Amino acid sequence: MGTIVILSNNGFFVTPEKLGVHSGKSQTFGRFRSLNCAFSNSSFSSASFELSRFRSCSKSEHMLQCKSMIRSVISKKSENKGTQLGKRENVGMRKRFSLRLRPRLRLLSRRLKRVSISSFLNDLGTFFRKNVIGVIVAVALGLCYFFLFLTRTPSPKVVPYSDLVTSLQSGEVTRVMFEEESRRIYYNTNSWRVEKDQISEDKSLVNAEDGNVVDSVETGGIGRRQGETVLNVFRKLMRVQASNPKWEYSTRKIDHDESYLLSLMRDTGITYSSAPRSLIWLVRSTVATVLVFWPLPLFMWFLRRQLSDANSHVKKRTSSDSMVTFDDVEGVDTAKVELIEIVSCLQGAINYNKLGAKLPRGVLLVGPPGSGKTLLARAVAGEAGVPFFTVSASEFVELFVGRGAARIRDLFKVARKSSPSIIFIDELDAVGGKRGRSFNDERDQTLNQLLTEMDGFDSDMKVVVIAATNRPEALDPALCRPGRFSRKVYVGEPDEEGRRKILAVHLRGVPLEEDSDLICSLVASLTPGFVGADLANIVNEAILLAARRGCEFVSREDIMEAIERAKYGINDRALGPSTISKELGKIFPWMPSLMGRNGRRLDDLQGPLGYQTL
Ligand SMILES: Nc1ncnc2c1ncn2[C@@H]1O[C@H](COP(=O)(O)OP(=O)(O)OP(=O)(O)O)[C@@H](O)[C@H]1O
Repeated sequence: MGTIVILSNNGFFVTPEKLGVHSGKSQTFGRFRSLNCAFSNSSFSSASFELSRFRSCSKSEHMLQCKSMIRSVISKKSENKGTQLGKRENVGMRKRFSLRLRPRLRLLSRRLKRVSISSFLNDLGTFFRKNVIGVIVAVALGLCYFFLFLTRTPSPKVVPYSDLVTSLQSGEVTRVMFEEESRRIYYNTNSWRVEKDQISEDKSLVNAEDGNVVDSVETGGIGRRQGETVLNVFRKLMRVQASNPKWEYSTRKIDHDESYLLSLMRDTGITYSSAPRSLIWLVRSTVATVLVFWPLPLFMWFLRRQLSDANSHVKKRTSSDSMVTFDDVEGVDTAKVELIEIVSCLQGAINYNKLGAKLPRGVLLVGPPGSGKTLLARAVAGEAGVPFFTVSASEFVELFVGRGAARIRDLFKVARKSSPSIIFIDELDAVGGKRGRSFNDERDQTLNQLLTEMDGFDSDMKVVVIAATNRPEALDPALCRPGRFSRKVYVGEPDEEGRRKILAVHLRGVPLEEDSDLICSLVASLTPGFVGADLANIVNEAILLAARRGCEFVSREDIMEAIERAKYGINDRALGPSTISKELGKIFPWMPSLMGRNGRRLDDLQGPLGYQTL
């Protein structure tokens, strides 16, 4: 079976079978239009007619007839326009390009439409407002560079003083100028004039070729002539500046030799004069100095800020205004007992000295995140009634070597002065990690300083250091040896009773629809593995949900949804009720009997806990 090949407008070869398949309206239109392009003389309808004939040919397998038809069409076309084929190819190529380009252009225009000028200007304004100083500095620096670029002049050749004397003696010097307030002497020679003349000749030639009338270099004029564009004038300015040094040579004068020089010049009849330094030169040198030294004030400011921060942070944290007491911390009874003992020692309630005991210098609170380590430390501060210095260990991590150590020194100095006092270091692992594991000298120095300070307490100096960490295994062993953080207190996950007590603490002022004890017991039973921070979060979420509903009381549903959110995340609603009901089923085995298979209640009865949404 023969094949008819039709060149479509986008360069694909289409068989009649394909044509048969593509019978959709738009595709048919596309193919017909292609044909119309190929036979531009025939009209759209005639082209479609031709195409239908091709299709019928392929179906009836009268291939020879079809071939002859194509040949006749082509020969007819070639008769009509002999050179049309090449042109058509070009047109096809152009069309192909336009077809590829068109969607891209459309996309671009759509994007451009979305970018409105006003929003762009708004963004720009916001950016400028946010970075005012940066923008001002950038603009100022840019202007400085532009000024230097505009006023640049080629400097004369620097020669030894003896060259000037020799040139004067040989009569080569044409003009001399002494610069006032400096020792510089500028002079020109005969050869300079020749070069200058050549340059001016070259310039006039170049300008004649351009067709522009430009002042000669000789006159030094750079004004705009009639018919000249601003760009040309700018170019001219640049060219003149680049190639027209006013003086050929410069040298430094030797002290007490002026009289000899002057007599020499008078004898040879050379023109000499003196002039002050040009204003441009002064401005240029000032601007250049600014450009070279502008980072210095920035660096000084940065350094000053670092130093002032380092000295002020101890003062900032001296106030013990936190009103947390041991009653606010629940579920961590063992840790509480240990810390209460230390508070009692600090307050003098327990006379540990009588039996020859020493006050522990350091207490390390260890436990998972959110278990209440920081809260315990704050409770110590609230109960002890002594100055309490709290600091996060990451604040000792400094850019400059030695700054962290200095901060530790300052902290302990102030704490010692206000003895009895407590220092609390949160996230101790930030500086207390094992030494020698990295090339970070700064961190090692800070840790060394901490170790030294903890050794440096007198036995009767009542300063206790409490530190908290989630990663005790990462700490340097030297920190944990007796005499430093000798007392390690584990603040773990609370048990069910602990969770109930913690919830009671956080539900203290919350208006509940139901009995608080019942809610606490229910939530405590549903949240194994939760720490204090999780429970605090559940209570807060429940209050937010109630507020969202516009209610004045927190209902059981709010609390249950808050638990769902804490457990499964906010978006995972599909998991919600069934999962919770499964869990409730585990805890209260009689509960599923009151529910259908899919967790929905079969009757309108309330469950024993009155939780209806399950
Ligand atoms: N035992 C607890 N009793 C009452 N509230 C608690 C308890 N534990 C945690 N919370 C609540 O969780 C919040 C965060 O706890 P805290 O900052 O003390 O945890 P942390 O153990 O120091 O965590 P991290 O190790 O991440 O610093 C507290 O402000 C408090 O509201």
